[in-house]
Amino acid sequence: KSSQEQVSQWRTYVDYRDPHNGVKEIATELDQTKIKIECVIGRGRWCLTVCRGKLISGKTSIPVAVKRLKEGASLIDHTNFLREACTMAQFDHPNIIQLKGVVTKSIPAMIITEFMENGSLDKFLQGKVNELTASRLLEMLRGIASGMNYLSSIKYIHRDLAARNILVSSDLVCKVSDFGLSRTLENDPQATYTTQGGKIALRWTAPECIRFRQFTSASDVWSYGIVMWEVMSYGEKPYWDMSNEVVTEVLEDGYRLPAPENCPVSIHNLMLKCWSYEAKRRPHPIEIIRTLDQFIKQPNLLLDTKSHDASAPLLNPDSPTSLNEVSTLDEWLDMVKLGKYRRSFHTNGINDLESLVHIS
Ligand SMILES: CCOCCCNC(=O)c1c(N)n(-c2ccccc2Cl)c2nc3ccccc3nc12
Repeated sequence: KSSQEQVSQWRTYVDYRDPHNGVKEIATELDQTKIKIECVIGRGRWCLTVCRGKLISGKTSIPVAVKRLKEGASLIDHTNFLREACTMAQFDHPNIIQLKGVVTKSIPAMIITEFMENGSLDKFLQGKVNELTASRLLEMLRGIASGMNYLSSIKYIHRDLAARNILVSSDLVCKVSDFGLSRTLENDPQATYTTQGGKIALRWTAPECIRFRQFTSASDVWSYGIVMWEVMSYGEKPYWDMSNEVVTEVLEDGYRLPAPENCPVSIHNLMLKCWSYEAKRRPHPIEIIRTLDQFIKQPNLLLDTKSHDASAPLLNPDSPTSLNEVSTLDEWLDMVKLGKYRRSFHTNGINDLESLVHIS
């Protein structure tokens, strides 16, 4: 189909929402002459560009971000574009990126949102290592938790909560972004294909989603725990350079990310709760908000910061933490993450802690 035919087909799809048909308009149709594009700030797929611009309303203008779908985009691209706009138009929360309106009656089609001066959270933090106070980091986490709680309250499952999908405003308010499921799963550079053919960002995804594609608000809470770790480690990559296969394996063995440097134990404990293997044992977003509010109001609760032990790559909260708490060789092997060498210890006659002590 020519792009003209595609657009007319697509606009048929759009016009059903025309206010003259008596149907409530989902998103505000903006006059494209009121949108001044200033510069390109990002690119999606070949037909998608994101620009910084100004939305003129009367004598004033506000800075906006404009996602543009160029001529020649496929019907699928148009549909996904419209789906993202329709999804965002239904949200109204200070920690969810705000849609200002859409342009659908002229080409290029546009999604216009508020402009988030400090960009994506992961990159923002990477540029501020050790420059933000603990209470500032907690305020940011509290905002994200509030946004997540709002999405959970309207039964919206995000499926790709990650610091790269959080945007930061000029006054450091964090807003959940990147709606439009297929855009999230298709174009997220961190997303890879699972063995069943699905596409997910494995390091941020709960085990039940990887195994059974069971996405719920509780699996969003798992991802939120990873976002907590990203924030407290100033944008470090979760599980560093471990391969996806090893990440899956160690998670199944009960291992979890350790506390980032200078991260209070109580904050790391909250992360560990979000990473409960069983979805029903993870905290509800409202509990996360309450816990963070306590730490923000009473910073003395956070004084239990432990020194960061860089040598312990991952920890297993359910396993013993020191030699005097292990009674068998197998427990010791699990504690020091050498479980996979169990066989070679046995073939070399090391079958118990006694024989282990003699070689150390
Ligand atoms: C370092 C300063 O950076 C400021 C960047 C401000 N960006 C925004 O406000 C954006 C913003 N509001 N969006 C956005 C989010 C959801 C829906 C539509 C849009 Cl345009 C963006 N989508 C993007 C997609 C790819 C690359 C960059 C992008 N930047 C923004």
